[in-house]
Amino acid sequence: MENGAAKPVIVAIDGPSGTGKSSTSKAVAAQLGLSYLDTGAQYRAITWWMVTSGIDIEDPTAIAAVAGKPEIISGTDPAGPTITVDGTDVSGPIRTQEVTSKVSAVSAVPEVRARITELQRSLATSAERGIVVEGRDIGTTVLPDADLKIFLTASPEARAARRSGELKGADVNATREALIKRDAADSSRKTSPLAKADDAVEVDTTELTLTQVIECVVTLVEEKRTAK
Ligand SMILES: Nc1ncnc2c1ncn2[C@@H]1O[C@H](COP(=O)(O)OP(=O)(O)O)[C@@H](O)[C@H]1O
Ligand SMILES: Nc1ccn([C@H]2C[C@H](O)[C@@H](COP(=O)(O)OP(=O)(O)O)O2)c(=O)n1
Repeated sequence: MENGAAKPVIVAIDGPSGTGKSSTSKAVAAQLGLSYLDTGAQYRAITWWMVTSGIDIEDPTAIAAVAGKPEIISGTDPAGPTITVDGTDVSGPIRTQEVTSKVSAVSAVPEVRARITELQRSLATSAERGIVVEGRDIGTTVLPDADLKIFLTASPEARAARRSGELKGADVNATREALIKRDAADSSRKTSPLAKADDAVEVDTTELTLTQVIECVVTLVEEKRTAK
């Protein structure tokens, strides 16, 4: 950059589950000195709160009525992202099967999305050097003016193999079916569904290593920064 500090750069990374959004976003943010936000963790956190508060997940009106109650705070350091609900560290509990199976229903409720979207925009605006934000609707809805939008894809087989590797030997077929079901729910909801923005760069990661995906995204960010 010619004149002093670089302008903040906003990067949106969207895509279905298991395409590499979290791993890629964290690494790109760390390499480029940017903040990092996992918006899926925020939807998981509000889902965890609904479950532990005894809210009926099948009842969107009940969910909407309390969507403003929990205080959700995300720490955006890519070297150690954090998430708390009313002061409790929920980084472990938000990854349980129970939360995973209920998060699509909770995140489809418009009042939940409005609440979480506001938090996301506020974090993006306050990131001094810029931020990598990953999710499902970042390029289309949350940050439509992002400097760079990436849409990651991969075959259901590759995504299931990656996820069952993480879940230590979980059945690949069952994992694949669960992923497909969640993607279908996330893509078909009325309010800001999982979708590729028209101006997003699509990267199919099926045959790429994580290192290759990271290099590809870092190069695209650097090109945008130079052009700014
Ligand atoms: N290109 C890749 N090749 C192989 N494994 C990958 C690749 N990208 C990510 N992974 C692995 O797949 C799993 C899911 O990745 P993650 O970044 O959590 O995906 P997402 O955030 O899209 O759900 C992780 O264990 C990660 O290390
Ligand atoms: N921007 C976002 C991010 C996630 N969600 C919802 C839909 C997803 O199924 C869940 C969980 O997202 P998360 O990124 O943690 O899921 P995976 O790690 O890919 O399994 O949250 C959303 O509706 N909008």
